[in-house]
Amino acid sequence: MRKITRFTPLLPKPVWKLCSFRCHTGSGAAVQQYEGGGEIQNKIKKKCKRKRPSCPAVLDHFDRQYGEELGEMWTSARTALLDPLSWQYGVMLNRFSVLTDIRQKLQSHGFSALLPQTDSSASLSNSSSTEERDLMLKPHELHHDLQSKPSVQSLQCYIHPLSLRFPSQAHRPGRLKQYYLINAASLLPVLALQVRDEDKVLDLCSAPGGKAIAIIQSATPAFLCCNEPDPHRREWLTKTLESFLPHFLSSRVTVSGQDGRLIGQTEAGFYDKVLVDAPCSNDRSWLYSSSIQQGAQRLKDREELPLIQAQLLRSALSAVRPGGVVVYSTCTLSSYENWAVVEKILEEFPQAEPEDLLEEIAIPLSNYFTFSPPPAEKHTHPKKHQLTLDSTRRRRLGLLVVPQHGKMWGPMFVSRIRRKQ
Ligand SMILES: C[S@@+](CC[C@H](N)C(=O)[O-])C[C@H]1O[C@@H](n2cnc3c(N)ncnc32)[C@H](O)[C@@H]1O
Repeated sequence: MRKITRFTPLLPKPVWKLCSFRCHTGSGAAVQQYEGGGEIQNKIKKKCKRKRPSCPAVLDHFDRQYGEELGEMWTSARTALLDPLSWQYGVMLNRFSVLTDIRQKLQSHGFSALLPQTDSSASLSNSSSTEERDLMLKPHELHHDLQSKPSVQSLQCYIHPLSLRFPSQAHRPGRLKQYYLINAASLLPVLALQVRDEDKVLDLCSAPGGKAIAIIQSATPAFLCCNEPDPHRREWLTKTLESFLPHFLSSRVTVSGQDGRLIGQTEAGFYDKVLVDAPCSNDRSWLYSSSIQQGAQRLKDREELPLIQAQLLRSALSAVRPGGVVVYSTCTLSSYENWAVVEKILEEFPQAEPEDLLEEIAIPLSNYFTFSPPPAEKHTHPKKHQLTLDSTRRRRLGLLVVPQHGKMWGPMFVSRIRRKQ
């Protein structure tokens, strides 16, 4: 088993302090009970009226930047992001728990599966008896089940057309949680990663762990390293993993606390797949910065982010083996943190090649997500990062999910880069 590395601060200013995060995954908005049909909507509306107002400085900054980059699409994205009902959560099921009752409740309240369901993923839960419903499956039974179906693609997420929210599940000692609440767009980087059984996987920026949970739902890697340098967030990550993973997987999943920018040197060429879900300007939460001072500080810190993101992506490309894959993702609309970062790194790595996700992800999922066309030509970043590529090539560099009325998921940028053999 791989050694878990302890975190040691290696840089004068820890980069995770540069930005505060309120990730798409898990926490945040008011929790609503799913019983009670129309009453739920009323409760949600009442809660939403009490939500705090947006931060004018951040909104003004976004208006200027995104107005230029996204044009008309920003007008509708802005409306969506400012609508408290746009805080939607998908329900990602935990294949290691008994799911029959949850599936039935979700379906009876109008939730439906986001991803095509395989017979085998349904059978893991449908085979259970009534008595079993509240019990956790025993680890050896699960192990047997997974071993007999090595290629199960069991990542399952239920979504609702309205802003209906399932309650988050409290910790139950001795039992695994049945589901994780997640912005459905957060699943796209994991789908793009195409994790297969027995892959060696690195989740470079892992806390609070939503995508790590999604990875382990998709396949059974030989090894998944979840890396997070911030001690508090790492603790949160560890708890999340404990709540969702059965014991028999504990030898395959480790938590480490390294500065992700250095892993490319210390573990060069070790991994088959690396996810870089980079620290970024989290547009959704930044819009609701708690004070003008906080908003202003975030906008100042924002200028440093493309540099850190490029360092992380560079490190990931060194950590992946020839033929392996790196997925880079953010939850911001900013082209400087998205296309520009990927473009810059590709210039440095002639052995890396971007892969077009249009047919694999954008077209099949276009009923649920709005993907933006690439931004217009030549914007100059305050720190002189320039975007120079034409729009066709830029589309090849990544997909951007833009929240829109009726398709509120995102923002999320996803890019897949393969290291040539
Ligand atoms: C967008 S969040 C990751 C969300 C997570 N992937 C999920 O799905 O739950 C980015 C994370 O990167 C971490 N981070 C910041 N600087 C880092 C660095 N130098 N190396 C690795 N991770 C870093 C932050 O502390 C933060 O937890």
